Amino acid sequence: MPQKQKSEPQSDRNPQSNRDPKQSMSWLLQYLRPVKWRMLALLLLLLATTALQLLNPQIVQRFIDQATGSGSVSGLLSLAGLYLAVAVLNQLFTVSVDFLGNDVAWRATNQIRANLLKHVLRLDMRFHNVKTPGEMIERIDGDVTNMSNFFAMFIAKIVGSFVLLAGILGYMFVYDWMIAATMTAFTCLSIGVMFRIRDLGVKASQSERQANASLFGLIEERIAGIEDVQANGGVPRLMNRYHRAMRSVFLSGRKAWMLRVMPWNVTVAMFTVTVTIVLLLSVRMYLQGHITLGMLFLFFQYTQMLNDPIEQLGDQLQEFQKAKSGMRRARELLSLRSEIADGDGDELPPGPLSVSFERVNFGYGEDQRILHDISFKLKPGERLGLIGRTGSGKSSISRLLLRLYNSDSGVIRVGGADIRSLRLESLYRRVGMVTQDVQLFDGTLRDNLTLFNPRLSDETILETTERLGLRPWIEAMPEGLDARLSAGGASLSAGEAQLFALTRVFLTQPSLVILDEPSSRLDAATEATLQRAVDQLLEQCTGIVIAHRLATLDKVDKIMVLRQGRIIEFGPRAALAQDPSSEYARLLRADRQEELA
Ligand SMILES: Nc1ncnc2c1ncn2[C@@H]1O[C@H](COP(=O)(O)OP(=O)(O)OP(=O)(O)O)[C@@H](O)[C@H]1O
Repeated sequence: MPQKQKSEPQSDRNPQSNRDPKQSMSWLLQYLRPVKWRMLALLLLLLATTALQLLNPQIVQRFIDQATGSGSVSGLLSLAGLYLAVAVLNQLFTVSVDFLGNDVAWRATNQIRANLLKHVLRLDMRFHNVKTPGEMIERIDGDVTNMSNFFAMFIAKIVGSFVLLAGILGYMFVYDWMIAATMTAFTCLSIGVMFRIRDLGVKASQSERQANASLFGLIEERIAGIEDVQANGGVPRLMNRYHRAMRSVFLSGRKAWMLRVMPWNVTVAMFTVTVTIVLLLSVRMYLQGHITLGMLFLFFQYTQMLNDPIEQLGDQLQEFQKAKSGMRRARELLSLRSEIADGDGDELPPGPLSVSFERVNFGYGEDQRILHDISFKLKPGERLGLIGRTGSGKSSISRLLLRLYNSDSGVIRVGGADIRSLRLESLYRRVGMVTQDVQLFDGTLRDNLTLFNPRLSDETILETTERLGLRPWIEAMPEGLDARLSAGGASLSAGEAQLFALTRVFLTQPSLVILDEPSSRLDAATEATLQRAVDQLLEQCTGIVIAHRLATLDKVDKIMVLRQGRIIEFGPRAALAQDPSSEYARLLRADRQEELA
């Protein structure tokens, strides 16, 4: 009975973990811990600026009282000097707070970005098949950027705001309990309102982030496929889809913004009422002679200053909402588990590796089976030619062999070991693949050939390219191996790209190599060069060559013919070629007729 290995849908994996506040806290703390001393310094600096903020109105109060009373000019000048010194110091502290805040934010969020990228790179192909690169960029960078302000300032500003509020209210209580009570009532009410409706915007912010991610996905997809889009006159239709995606960003963004600013609007209304009451009470006290003009100014100034920390709390709540939605999405991504679980086996025999498929079944989705009951064996060093019509499942076999997907049932062995028991790194170190699409990375020719492996010397690279006939091409470039290539592959012709990919695999000295349509894009001369290189490579290792053109398979030992995901023929090439009733012989005849025609 075949056993099912597919796990549950990705989005349902671990759904509870994101909602547990304790886990959220510990998740957050792991990123804050490395920057804790910097955060402490940030907090101390903020407390210092808060103290200076409280001090300045008192200097002005004394200045007014001395100016309206019998103060000396020298006394007034020293108060003005003190005011200036405090203002300059305050500015210096503010700049330092900004610097340190950004420093903390980058350090903490870069670690999250790195963790997300590492995690996403390990997720299986079923996940990547349904995600566009643009969406992934938005999730790895955009969502995390939303958290950066939170990391930079949240704790420090919240504490700073409360200290400033306590300072103002404490001072006021010493002078007049009625004014102090009015201010306290306003403060408590404002904070209460904000806390009650603080979560209002989280869901909407999350939808806004999702709409943004989809928009970026769409843009990336269009740019990546620009040739096809232009050649097929698809620009107007694509613009239409783009406008629809933009509309969704606009609508969700507007809703999220309105919900986020609502707490702030409520406090502004309450603040206006409070300022009016405090002014009325202070003016009455001044007229009755209980306080000086300077004190009236001080009360008014402190009331004005109440708004800053409350506004600050509101801003930080907004940042918190944005950060919370970013955090939820980041944790959601991190909680996804790859279907491809790493094994712990390292042991593979030296030299070329044997391959065996034992009753393997596979489908990309739950409902459609692509490969049916595939069983075959290759001895170490044997070469297999895999043929079959388009869509018969040839590439799917190679994807299973590389563990880009898990089979639904059956066992695949490489070098005698079940590939599920092997560490992925050990598997990839020994198995190489040349696909139809060659991916180039932004870097030098050397980086691209060695895949950024500094241990491969230039001599090894040049010796390998010599064998492949690529050396004249490299030498024709003014910078040789230092020539820069651009990502995507635009800087190489299709044929060059395939020779290039073969060199790349050559350099890894694989023990098993899969060549997926190696000569599909080459002219006759280049194909001959490539064929020689392929023969050389296959001398050192076991090989599976997927080909539409039978001429490519002249040197293979065995042939497998696939039809609709089933093996309809498997055996030694020479024997099958000589057996007129075999499918391979029939295909050879058809091939020859085509050539003659
Ligand atoms: N990522 C995927 N998701 C869903 N279905 C897929 C995916 N890749 C391939 N298929 C389907 O699996 C079947 C086999 O595809 P596969 O690429 O293995 O065929 P192939 O024989 O290599 O074809 P070709 O000769 O055109 O490269 C096809 O019907 C294809 O539509």
